[in-house]
Amino acid sequence: MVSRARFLRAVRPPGRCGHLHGSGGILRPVVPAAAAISATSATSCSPAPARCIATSAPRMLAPSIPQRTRLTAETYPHLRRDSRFAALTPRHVAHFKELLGSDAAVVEAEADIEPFNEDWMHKYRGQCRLVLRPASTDDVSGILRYCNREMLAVVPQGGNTGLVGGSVPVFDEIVVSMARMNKIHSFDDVSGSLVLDAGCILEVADQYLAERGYIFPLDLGAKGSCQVGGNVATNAGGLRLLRYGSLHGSVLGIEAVLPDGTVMDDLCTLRKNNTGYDVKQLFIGAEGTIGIITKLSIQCPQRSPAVNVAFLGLESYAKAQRAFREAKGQLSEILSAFELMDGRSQQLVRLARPEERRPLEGEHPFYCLIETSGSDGEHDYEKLERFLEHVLGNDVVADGVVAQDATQIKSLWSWREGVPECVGHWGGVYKYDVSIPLADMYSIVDDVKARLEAAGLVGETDEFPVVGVVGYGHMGDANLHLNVAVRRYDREVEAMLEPFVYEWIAKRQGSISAEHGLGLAKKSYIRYSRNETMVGLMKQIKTLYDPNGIMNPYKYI
Ligand SMILES: O=C(O)CC[C@@H](O)C(=O)O
Ligand SMILES: [Zn+2]
Repeated sequence: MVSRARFLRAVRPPGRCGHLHGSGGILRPVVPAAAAISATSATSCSPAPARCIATSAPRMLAPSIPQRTRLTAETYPHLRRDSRFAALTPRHVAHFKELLGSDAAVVEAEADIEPFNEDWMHKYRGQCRLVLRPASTDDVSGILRYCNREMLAVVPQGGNTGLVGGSVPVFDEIVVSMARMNKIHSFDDVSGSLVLDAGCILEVADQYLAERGYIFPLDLGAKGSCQVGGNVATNAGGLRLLRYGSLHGSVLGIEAVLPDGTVMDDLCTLRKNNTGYDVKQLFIGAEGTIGIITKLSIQCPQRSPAVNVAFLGLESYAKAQRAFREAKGQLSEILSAFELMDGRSQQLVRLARPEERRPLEGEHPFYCLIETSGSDGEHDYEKLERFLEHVLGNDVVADGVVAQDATQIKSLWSWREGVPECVGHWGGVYKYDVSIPLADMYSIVDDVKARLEAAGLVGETDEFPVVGVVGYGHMGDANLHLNVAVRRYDREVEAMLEPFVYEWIAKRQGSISAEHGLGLAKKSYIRYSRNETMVGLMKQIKTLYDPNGIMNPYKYI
């Protein structure tokens, strides 16, 4: 896996010792000069060996033995297969083989299909019996035209890294995997517009851009396996939305295949195009319900040559808000990420990755990761230094470190990016992707924790389903990830969480999905964030594009 920071130059102006002395504290280098941190990538957490448990503070956290994921249809028996859809027959399979003309394109063997049927959190498992792997837009068009005619339901799938069960089948839908459509078609190094296939891996695209001095305007922990088409289909937000904005702004054009096989060519590379409805916007965040994105063009910014990362410990959420306010004020145009992690989330990462050295020695209730990126290392560093001295000196921040080189930048980021995976090490996670006005944002974690504890569901041993409740996320975007780590998925726990969490959010005019989409997980809850008129309009759009309803059925619309 390519390092997040491989192309970044850590900024430490010559002559600086690496220690920052503020009146209220001291910022140390991440490690003493000679002792390099082992840089473990975000996607390579290994399960915690049992021996580390006894020595770690929360004794409760022995990892569970993984169990076979239950079929979604069994977990949610109220879901019924839509009888309008045809069941797959040998005639259909023969047709696809002829259409796609290659063995690699038609996957029938049960063992090979398994990974396409299940999500990475082991929460959802479908019963698909055929995976199609098109190599071109024409292939996709042929597949959908036929499926529409034959009433075969379809689930488009990218890297299958989603968090809401949107990219896996529920029953026997055919999976259309975009993995073979992975070419980069063109890049304009004057304008920064990139045209590429939907199946390109995000990190590969970013590496291609890095070699040309540019950056993909989206970054997330799953970058090594997620695909750009899936990112756009789910309107992924990620770690640098604060700097580069949402995909609704940076995607310039889309080529998509509609359910009847029509190719919608809107692969514009212009920044400005005010000619009628901006139809491509409907595909951004549609989660594969109105067509399959096959190509996209995207506006890529210049890569900043100077990047700094600081990791800070704070005593309260109120102080994290103050730090954010100060960061915006003092770092302004060079601030590229402001991430929040609670103490509990960091404990879980530590337990899952006991071999790694932690950034700060002491325990803090909250941590923030701040990244700056700009074009002038000296100037950026001075700004960051002034900011850090200010927040340390004014009792906003209790302790902190600044990365000294690219390896340390990567390592500090891994304490944030590694949370989603590490939290799942005990069996499963209930995930809520919440957007709430900042003042109230973290209280949802306290309220949910209190509720589960009062119900006697949280405990140290196997008889308790819940391991812990954690909160972390993109403070810069008022987007919190509430994660409830469990030893097993459990209806009682789920009933305590839902609709409680959604009601809590609706009361505060928040959004029940800030950046992960709705998929299957939030299918029944869309009305907590959208009124009847909006849901009605969405249904009309769905019917207009997909009158037979073959595209990603049983999901949110
Ligand atoms: O797993 C989650 O809840 C969040 C995943 C991702 O959006 C992140 O910000 O790390
Ligand atoms: Zn996120």
